[in-house]
Amino acid sequence: MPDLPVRFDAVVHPTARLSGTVQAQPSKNYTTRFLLAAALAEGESVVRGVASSEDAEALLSCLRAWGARIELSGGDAYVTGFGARPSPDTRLEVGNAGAVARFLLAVAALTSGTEVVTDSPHSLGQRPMGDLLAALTALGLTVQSAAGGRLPVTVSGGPALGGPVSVSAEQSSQFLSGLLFAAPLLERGLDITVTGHLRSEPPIRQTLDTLRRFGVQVEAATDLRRIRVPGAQRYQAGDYRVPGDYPGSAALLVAGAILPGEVTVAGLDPHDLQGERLALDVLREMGTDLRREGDAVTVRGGSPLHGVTRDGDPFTDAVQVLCAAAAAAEGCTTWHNVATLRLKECDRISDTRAELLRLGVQARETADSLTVCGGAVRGNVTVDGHGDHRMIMLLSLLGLRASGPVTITGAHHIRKSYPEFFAHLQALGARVDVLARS
Ligand SMILES: O=C(O)C1=C[C@@H](OP(=O)(O)O)[C@@H](O)[C@H](O)C1
Ligand SMILES: C=C(OP(=O)(O)O)C(=O)O
Repeated sequence: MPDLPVRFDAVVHPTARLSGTVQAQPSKNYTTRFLLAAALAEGESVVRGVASSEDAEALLSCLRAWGARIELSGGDAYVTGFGARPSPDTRLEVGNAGAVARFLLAVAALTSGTEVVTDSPHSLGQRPMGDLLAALTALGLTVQSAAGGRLPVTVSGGPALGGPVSVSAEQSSQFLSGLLFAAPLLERGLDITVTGHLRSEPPIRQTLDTLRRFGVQVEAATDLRRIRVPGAQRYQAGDYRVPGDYPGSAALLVAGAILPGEVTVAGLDPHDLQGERLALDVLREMGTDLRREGDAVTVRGGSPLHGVTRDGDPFTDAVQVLCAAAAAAEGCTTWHNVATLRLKECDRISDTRAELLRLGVQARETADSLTVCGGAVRGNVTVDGHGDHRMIMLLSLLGLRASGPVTITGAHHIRKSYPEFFAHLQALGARVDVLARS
């Protein structure tokens, strides 16, 4: 796909069939984790196959601002870390990246005078930070924030000594993950008690996996309610490879499931901890002909799909694209326990329902669930991408099956996690036009 305009709408045309093989893009969540851990190590690490997305670029810029030396070459990042001492009095511009914002706010406990700002006041600027700020305050840090504990936030008074601390994982697992990244480099470490309804468990396990791969000792209770990290440890510099991304790949596999043809996504580790690996089980349960050979997953489209009822929290970043499979299925699908979807780049329950209704797809919501029923998708419609990369993926998939072209506004926000998404869809046979916008 030729170079895309800075800002654009996308017009997705109805498509008869899709076929081909695409290499999974690098995992967003592991790119975030491995780059941060490498920066917290002293010495030089190589992080191979990092994502090249807006969130990754925001993190690289922040880590460099804190004193890491990072060279990118051939898709790999050569990182000389700042260890336990990020530079003081530093402004970190996190873009619209939620995990980056939360992780760096917590790591700011290692230094003093860190200001975290966003360029997306209507998206990341609306997302909660309060539970993390409460934990940082309890650790003796001075925290100043915008109204309601939102960005911009300044953290001063570090380095914190560490010790016992509680944090809620009710609104986001990222607060806990952030504290875990800081913990080993605090003199007394952290003895964390997790409060509230624990959500997004898989990313927490990805964080624990990352710490252990970087040689950090962690003792976590089976239910993750209590996690102890001894202090005065070091992250081990080394050679690390980012695995394939399941949330973005789920979009391509859903595309393959809802149209005739055969779509293969390669580079998906069958033992990966990413929760969105479960999207493959959900597609199978809906009736998809889905097979795996090693790290390649193949979907043969066209078989009739039926609705399912599932707890969507374990695969939170695939719920939206799975709504496109639900819209192609017989009967209705309900995702339960997905209240945190309201706290992401947009309100992924109400805004998703609104766009589905605009496309003639039946959808209902409760405080913590979303129901989508199968049926025809109305074309020749313009829908709102809500500045949300995963909403844009969903709307694109619905456009593939619509009765006419579907125009998605603000489609350039796809770059947050998956700049190649439209190119990958086209490589599989979809027709996508790009309308430059000022
Ligand atoms: O830890 C992470 O990398 C993430 C955790 C999840 O967020 P929540 O924990 O807020 O659900 C997920 O939605 C996000 O894309 C990335
Ligand atoms: C919510 C997401 O990311 P983040 O929380 O990092 O903004 C996402 O990737 O869907």
